[in-house]
Amino acid sequence: MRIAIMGAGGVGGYFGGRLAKGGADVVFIARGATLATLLKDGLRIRSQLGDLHLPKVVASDDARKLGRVDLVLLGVKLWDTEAAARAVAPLVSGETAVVSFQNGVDKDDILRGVLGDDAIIGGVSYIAASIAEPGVIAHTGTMQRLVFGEYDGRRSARCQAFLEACKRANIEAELSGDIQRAIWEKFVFLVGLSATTATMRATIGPIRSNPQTRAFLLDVMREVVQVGRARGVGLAADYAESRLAFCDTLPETMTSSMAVDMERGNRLETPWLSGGVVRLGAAVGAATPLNRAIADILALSSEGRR
Ligand SMILES: NC(=O)C1=CN([C@@H]2O[C@H](COP(=O)(O)OP(=O)(O)OC[C@H]3O[C@@H](n4cnc5c(N)ncnc54)[C@H](OP(=O)(O)O)[C@@H]3O)[C@@H](O)[C@H]2O)C=CC1
Ligand SMILES: CC(C)(CO)C(=O)C(=O)O
Repeated sequence: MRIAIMGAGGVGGYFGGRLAKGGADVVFIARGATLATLLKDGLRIRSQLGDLHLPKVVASDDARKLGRVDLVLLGVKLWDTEAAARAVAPLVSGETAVVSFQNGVDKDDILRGVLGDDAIIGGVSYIAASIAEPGVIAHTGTMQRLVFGEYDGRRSARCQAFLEACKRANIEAELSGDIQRAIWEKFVFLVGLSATTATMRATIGPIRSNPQTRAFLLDVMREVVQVGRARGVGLAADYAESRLAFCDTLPETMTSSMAVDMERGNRLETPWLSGGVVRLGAAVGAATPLNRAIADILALSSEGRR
């Protein structure tokens, strides 16, 4: 399977590297220092599951130079989604699939607007990974899971081919018959974890142990569930409670990619996470005061310090 990775950062670099090691023909669309390093030194992953160095990788900042691919995997931050979609458009024709493993629930609407309905497969990723330096990905912990599927629930040939490529790469992967719900399920947990870790400057351990911050985490997630249900997503009424129980199983030191970005002075995805909950809630008349407070508190940091 020939796979193009758009964005060789935490998500794209990690899964792209593993897929290549597993035998897929992987090419990277990268830019700046990342592109220069990929071309000179290749891609490195540091991980408890085993370090990886791919000394030679195919990479370019111009998708037109990469030829035909079966699947495009998108791993850019949410503010780059539309530009990334335009940049990969030359790769997309016929049966080519495009799957975004970004967070958020409206990324695929943006992709559809540029690339059309047929190309888009829904996707969601569970991993903690970040750019240690350009071309070097640091994977924290051992979680590395992908869930994906056609929006109409079909077990299409292209989804099955990608599932096989993931299996050969030892990536935990699942083909979902209800990908929209799977994306919202991750969103509930992610919004809660990002909101609390970024505003409280703490990891999940202390947040879940303190009764006051624990209740806050639960109420933030409850708002997301209410918005999703009001929009017709099949989330159980007590889904936030089950995500809180899931939070109890996480390592004490677990944090969110948004909290890592906050620490590094990077731009934040808040406008699409808690900010997205407020926007989507307003459209269906669901009250989201906690997520509004989170988005307001983080507004001054949202553009980053640099
Ligand atoms: N990191 C994680 O653990 C997880 C992240 N996610 C989600 O995945 C998405 C990606 O996050 P993450 O991997 O952390 O992001 P990173 O910032 O680590 O990586 C994104 C990469 O994409 C590159 N990029 C952006 N636009 C282009 C472009 N037009 N051409 C070439 N390269 C481009 C960036 O380059 P540059 O540096 O030059 O901007 C950067 O190298 C986010 O939505 C995030 O919420 C989901 C699960 C876990
Ligand atoms: C919570 C986590 C690490 C799970 O994948 C994540 O998606 C993020 O922080 O962006």
